[in-house]
Amino acid sequence: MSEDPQVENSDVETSKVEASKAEAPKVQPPQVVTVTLNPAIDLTITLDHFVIGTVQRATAAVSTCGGKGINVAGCLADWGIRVVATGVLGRANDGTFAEFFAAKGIADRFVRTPGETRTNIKIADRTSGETTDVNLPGLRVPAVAFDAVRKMLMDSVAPGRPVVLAGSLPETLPETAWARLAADLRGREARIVLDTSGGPLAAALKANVPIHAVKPNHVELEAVIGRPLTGTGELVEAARTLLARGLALVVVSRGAEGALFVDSETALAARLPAKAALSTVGAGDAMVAGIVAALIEDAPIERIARLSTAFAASKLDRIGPYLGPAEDIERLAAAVSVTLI
Ligand SMILES: Nc1ncnc2c1ncn2[C@@H]1O[C@H](COP(=O)(O)OP(=O)(O)OP(=O)(O)O)[C@@H](O)[C@H]1O
Ligand SMILES: O=P(O)(O)OC[C@@]1(O)O[C@H](CO)[C@@H](O)[C@@H]1O
Repeated sequence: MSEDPQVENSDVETSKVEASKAEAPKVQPPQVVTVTLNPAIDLTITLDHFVIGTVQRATAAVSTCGGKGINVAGCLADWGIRVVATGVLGRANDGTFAEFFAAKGIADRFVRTPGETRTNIKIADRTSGETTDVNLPGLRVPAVAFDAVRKMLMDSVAPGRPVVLAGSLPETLPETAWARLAADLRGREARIVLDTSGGPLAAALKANVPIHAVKPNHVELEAVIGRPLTGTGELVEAARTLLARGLALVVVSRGAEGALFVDSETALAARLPAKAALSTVGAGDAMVAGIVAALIEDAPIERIARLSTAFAASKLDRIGPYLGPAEDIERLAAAVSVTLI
C-alpha cells in the first residue's frame, strides 16, 4: 500500500502533533472512497468503419486504466476531489495503475493478488460513433483478498462522505459481495452510490442495506425490474419502485438521450445535445462522478442533474477517465436542458 498523506490516521497524526505543533501538516480525510472489485485495462481500438467478420485496420489503439470505480475516481480527481481508490488488482501488471493513481493524486489502497488484471477490448467506430465492448471475466479473487478490501474500506471511509461501489464482480465472489460491503458500512453514515448490474444489483437492492443512490442504464433497469420499459413514464415509474426500497436517488442513464433523475419529490429529465463520442466507454462512470461531486456540495437535484450530465459530456471527448477543465464543465452544466416530468 502506498503512503497516503491525504488519509487521516489518528496515531500518526498524534505523534506528529507532539513532535512539533507548529509544523504539523493539516491532514484532510478523503472526500470519496471508490471500490472496484473487477478493474480492467481498457484497450480502445479505433476503426473508421467497424464491419463484423472482415479484416480491419485500426487507426489507433490506446490503453487506459479502467473499471467503473477507477473511472469514477479518475474523473473526481480531475475535478479536484480527494479520492481513495480500493479494490483488487493483479500484482503482475499493477504498475500501470500505480502510475495512473500517482499522476492523478489518487490514494492507492488496492489490495494486490497474484495474476494479471484483465484487459477489456473497446472497439470505437468513427462512422457510427458507437463503441462495442468485449469485457473479459477478470481475476480469480480469493476470499482473503475480498476480506482485505472490506477492512481497507472500513479504515478509509469518513462519516457523511460518499462511497462508490462500482462494476461487475469477479466470478469467484458471491453476487452478494456489494451488499456485504454496504452492510459493513451500516452505521458509518456513508452515502453509498452503487453502480452495478444484473445479479449483484438485484442482491444489493434486496438486502436491507443503506444505499443512497444507484445509476442503472435503461437495459440494467429493465433487468432489475424484470420487464421491458418503454418511454420516460415507465422508466420514472420503475425508478420510483427502486426508491421505495429505501434509496434517496435513482438516476437512469439513456446514452445520447440523456438521463432521468428521480428522488422522492421530483423527477427530472436532463440532456445535452447528442454528439459523436471519441469513446462512449465510461460516460456512465463520469456521470456517477458528477453525482458524487454534487453530493459533496449537498446540492439539490437540479444541480446533480446538471453537473453529472456535464461530466459525462466532457468525458465523451476523451479516451479513458479524464475530464476537461472545470470552467468548461460549469459552462456545459449551465447549458444542460432540464425538464420537470
Ligand atoms: N452520444 C452521446 N451524446 C451526448 N451525451 C451522451 C452520449 N452518450 C452518453 N451520453 C451521456 O452520458 C450519460 C451516460 O451514458 P450511458 O447511458 O451510455 O451510460 P452507461 O451505459 O452507464 O455507460 P458505461 O457503462 O460505458 O459507463 C448519458 O446519460 C448522457 O448524459
Ligand atoms: O465488466 P464491468 O465491471 O461491468 O465493466 C467494466 C468496464 O466496461 O466498465 C468501464 C466502463 O464503464 C470500463 O472501464 C470497463 O472496461
